[in-house]
Amino acid sequence: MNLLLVGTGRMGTMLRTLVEQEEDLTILAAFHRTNLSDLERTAPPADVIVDFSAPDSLCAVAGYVRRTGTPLVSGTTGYLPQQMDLLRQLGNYAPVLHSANFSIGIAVLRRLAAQAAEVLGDAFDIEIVETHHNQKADAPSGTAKLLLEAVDPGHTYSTVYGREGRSARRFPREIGVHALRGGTVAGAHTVSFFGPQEELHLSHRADNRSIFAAGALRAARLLVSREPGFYALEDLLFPTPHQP
Ligand SMILES: NC(=O)C1=CN([C@@H]2O[C@H](COP(=O)(O)OP(=O)(O)OC[C@H]3O[C@@H](n4cnc5c(N)ncnc54)[C@H](OP(=O)(O)O)[C@@H]3O)[C@@H](O)[C@H]2O)C=CC1
Ligand SMILES: O=C(O)C1=N[C@H](C(=O)O)C[C@H](O)C1
Repeated sequence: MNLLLVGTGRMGTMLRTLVEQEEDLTILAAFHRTNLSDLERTAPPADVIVDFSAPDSLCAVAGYVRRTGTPLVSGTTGYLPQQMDLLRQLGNYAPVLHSANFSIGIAVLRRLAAQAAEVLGDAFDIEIVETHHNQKADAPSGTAKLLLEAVDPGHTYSTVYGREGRSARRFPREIGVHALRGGTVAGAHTVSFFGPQEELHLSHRADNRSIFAAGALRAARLLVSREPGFYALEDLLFPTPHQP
């Protein structure tokens, strides 16, 4: 499989390391801030384009996908809602997968958190805490937003980002989302349910960002044979059985 990479930072470097260990994978070209316009204008079609960069590169990536129909695996986080809409629309041109987290553990955590919220949501207070390395650009993490969506799919709670001040008491039907930054943490997420005299904490911790890169390459292999459309990681990892 021939790949294009967008982003040559921590994740781009990790992807390159893993690709070099796979005989059937080749990186045709890699793009970052200074050569991004080449992607939009002249880069040839590839089997898949894998984007771990920054929201500002989306225009060039979208231009490339529209021009060539190349499948897109996107792991970039921090998109605005209108940028997420643009990504979804790209599904009209090619198979497009966006996930804020490519680890299998987080895919399972999302399901567990959703189940717990269904049972406990009315009686327990829900809080989400995420921890990342001190160079991370966006907060809260894309994964924290995925977990928020999992516990509140109907958007019936209000979200509180951090707490500060003299009138910061918790109200019912709030979900607190809190971001910690420090050191080299690859990514840690906890969804907590605080009830009367009991607590439930569902946690995931990534030891190394190689799990995200490996997950993205696994997803790329699954995506390339799909029809154009916008896919979630779960669509590829846990496809629903065909109904006769
Ligand atoms: N979905 C997942 O599982 C994961 C997602 N991520 C996400 O991936 C993204 C990248 O993370 P990481 O590698 O740690 O970040 P880095 O800061 O290490 O690298 C970012 C890369 O994006 C490039 N870039 C930044 N701004 C632009 C721009 N305006 N146009 C084009 N390229 C740009 C940088 O280029 P230059 O070098 O020229 O500055 C750099 O190559 C983040 O959004 C992060 O949240 C991270 C881990 C896992
Ligand atoms: O920037 C990172 O490092 C990570 N970003 C993703 C996110 O925002 O959720 C995924 C992972 O936790 C690492």
